[in-house]
Amino acid sequence: MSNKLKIAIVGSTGYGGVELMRLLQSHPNAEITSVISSSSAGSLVTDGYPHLQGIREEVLDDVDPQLIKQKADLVFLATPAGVASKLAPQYLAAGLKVIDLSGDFRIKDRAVYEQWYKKPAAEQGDLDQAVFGLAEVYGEQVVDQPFISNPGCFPTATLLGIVPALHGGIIDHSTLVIDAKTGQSGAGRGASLGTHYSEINENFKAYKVNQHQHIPEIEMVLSQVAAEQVTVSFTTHLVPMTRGIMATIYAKLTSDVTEAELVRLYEQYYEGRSFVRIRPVGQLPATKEVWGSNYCDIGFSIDKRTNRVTIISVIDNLVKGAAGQAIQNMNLMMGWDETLGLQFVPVYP
Ligand SMILES: NC(=O)C1=CN([C@@H]2O[C@H](COP(=O)(O)OP(=O)(O)OC[C@H]3O[C@@H](n4cnc5c(N)ncnc54)[C@H](OP(=O)(O)O)[C@@H]3O)[C@@H](O)[C@H]2O)C=CC1
Ligand SMILES: CC(=O)N[C@@H](CCC(=O)OP(=O)(O)O)C(=O)O
Repeated sequence: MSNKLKIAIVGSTGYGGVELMRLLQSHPNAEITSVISSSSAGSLVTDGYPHLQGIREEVLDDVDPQLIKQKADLVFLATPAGVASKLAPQYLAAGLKVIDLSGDFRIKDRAVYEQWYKKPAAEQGDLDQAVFGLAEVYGEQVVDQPFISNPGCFPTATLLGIVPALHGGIIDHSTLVIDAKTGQSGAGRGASLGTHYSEINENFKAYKVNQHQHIPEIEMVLSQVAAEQVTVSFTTHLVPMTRGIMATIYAKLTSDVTEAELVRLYEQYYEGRSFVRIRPVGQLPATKEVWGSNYCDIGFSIDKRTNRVTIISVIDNLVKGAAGQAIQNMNLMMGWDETLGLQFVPVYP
């Protein structure tokens, strides 16, 4: 019998779930033992994803915690907001480790969650147990924990782009403006009026302006780093591409730094962290340069005329923004090297 960590995936018929299946296929210490669907239990994984023929031939299981506990040690929840708040406590009570990819356990203040997500929040006791898994910022806090709340895709790109500058005291946080762009897979597999082909193709649009549910998550972390309340302007745009997020971040500088000094500051902050790559002076990252990988690439330009810095941060929303970061958190939970099973070269071109 294999002594690999046994993994169950709830929401396996969605994009986050199928990306977990792709990435975990080559993990040296973990194996998928249960793929779960609330609506299609009993049917084949390949009914929904024929590209997995010969790779994942199993039948989809039901969400039942006792059934999952018989088959697995750790469960990934890749379900829409409002589902994990109910399922995660049941899985934890059954003795499973849990990593939730949704927003249900990120915001610790129940009233704030309900204001932005327009859904009932998880119980406070469960929220208090869940560790926010942005490993590059919260480091050791993530290690050995049984319950991780995986950061959102936009917050991952945005926070990794801002935190070192804020921590280093070189930007005025009251001037922060974040202009974010995402590919369409961020909306999940279910088609909707706003995301189907003829609405998106040859189009570029802003959405959820000043109302995006990731605003409180970004402000929560930035306020912790700054040790005072931080508020940001944050606008999301839908781009006609499948994967990728670019966060373009603007802020006033508070000191006379050069781009070379910024590069050094960020390299020092992320020292020992494999998945954040700081671009050399004069080079800015593009989404294709991280496509299919767990990297977050960051570059800078300083405008001496306005005394503003422009920071560009890119990720693949389904990898570093979801499944890849979740596996990184699993590695840390288990005391393994965070890069295990995640050393993919980006797909290019
Ligand atoms: N797509 C992305 O880039 C990112 C997504 N996320 C978050 O990850 C989560 C999953 O996203 P994504 O995979 O894109 O979404 P999808 O809509 O593609 O998939 C979600 C899956 O959840 C399952 N589901 C729905 N309702 C329930 C329920 N009541 N109980 C159990 N399972 C349910 C569905 O499968 P079934 O009906 O078979 O059970 C569905 O396939 C979301 O919370 C999302 O916000 C986070 C970062 C990035
Ligand atoms: C294109 C698109 O619609 N993207 C989604 C991504 C958010 C997401 O994945 O949700 P959580 O991280 O909150 O779970 C959005 O902007 O709402």
